[in-house]
Amino acid sequence: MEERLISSAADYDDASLEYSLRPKQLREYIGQQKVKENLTVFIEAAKMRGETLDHVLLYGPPGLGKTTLAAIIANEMGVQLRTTAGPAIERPGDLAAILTTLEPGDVLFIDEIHRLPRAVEEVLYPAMEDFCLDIVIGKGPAARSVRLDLPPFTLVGATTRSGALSAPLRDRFGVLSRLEYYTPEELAHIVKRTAHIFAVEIEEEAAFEIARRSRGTPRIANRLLRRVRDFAQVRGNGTITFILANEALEQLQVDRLGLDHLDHKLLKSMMEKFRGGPVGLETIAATIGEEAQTIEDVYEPYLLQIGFLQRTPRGRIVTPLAYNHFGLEVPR
Ligand SMILES: Nc1ncnc2c1ncn2[C@@H]1O[C@H](COP(=O)(O)OP(=O)(O)OP(=O)(O)O)[C@@H](O)[C@H]1O
Repeated sequence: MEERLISSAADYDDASLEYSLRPKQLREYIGQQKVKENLTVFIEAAKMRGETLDHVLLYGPPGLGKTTLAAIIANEMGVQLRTTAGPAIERPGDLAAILTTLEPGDVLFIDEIHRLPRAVEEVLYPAMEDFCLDIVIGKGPAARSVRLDLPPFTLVGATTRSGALSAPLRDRFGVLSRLEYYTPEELAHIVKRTAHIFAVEIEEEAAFEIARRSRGTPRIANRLLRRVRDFAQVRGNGTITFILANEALEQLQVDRLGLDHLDHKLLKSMMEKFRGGPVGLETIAATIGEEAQTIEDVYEPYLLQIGFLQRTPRGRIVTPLAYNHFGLEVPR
């Protein structure tokens, strides 16, 4: 059975486990140094003034810890976290229902905020700016607008595509933080921390091997660690050794750069069927039977980052680096 190593949404089966793995404080949060330094100052300043923190927009590829960071912000501010997602809020009334139940200072986390319907966004503007809601009651000539005061709150929005956010919404965030892919050293740190929580022994080199194959993403590092731990339990004596980690990762079809089955399928079909491109996103999606948006949000960012793909106005191109990785000759 082919296992998906990355997904655009969190693994809900593992929700409680994920929760226990999540760092609760900024100083426990590994990497993202700039983001952390800035947030530390903004949180400290807001607390000194006795104010709520300004609205924060977190953007970057999936699995880099945006949800974790939102929970840390609430925790550091000493307030409650309320969580929802763009696609879950269909009508202005849905958002009003959430906003009117907030306690003063609460953090409202909206994941995939770029997917909020426009009508909902418009309700959000005055809520973010003046902590109030303009609600229209009644219909036709009898309709009137009522203004409702809200408690001050902090909106933390997360998105994989900041470009898809409307300018008026983006402008209403006081703090914009871009999360970057993690270095292998940082990921090895995360792997060792998670192994410690699982109470499983792991060799330093094994942690690095998992880190190197996690495409810069903590969510993948933790998932690979869980699978490798299974191999260590069944085929070894429980300790995750370098040799065992390597064998398990081969078995899981994660190559030495962390590319999985779908990355291979994507790159190979571009090389074999389209001589490396340029190919349009929709064509690639149709060829490999995957949604264009998943390719764009989940797979492509890492392939662009490691220089295997390039975006051009005429479509995507596979680079010579990718040909080398597969031991193939670059077509003339
Ligand atoms: N900087 C970090 N330090 C330690 N662990 C981390 C860090 N970032 C993420 N993790 C861990 O990685 C896992 C995935 O993170 P998380 O689920 O928060 O990603 P996410 O926020 O859902 O991703 P997204 O960015 O798509 O919202 C969690 O178990 C979390 O504990």
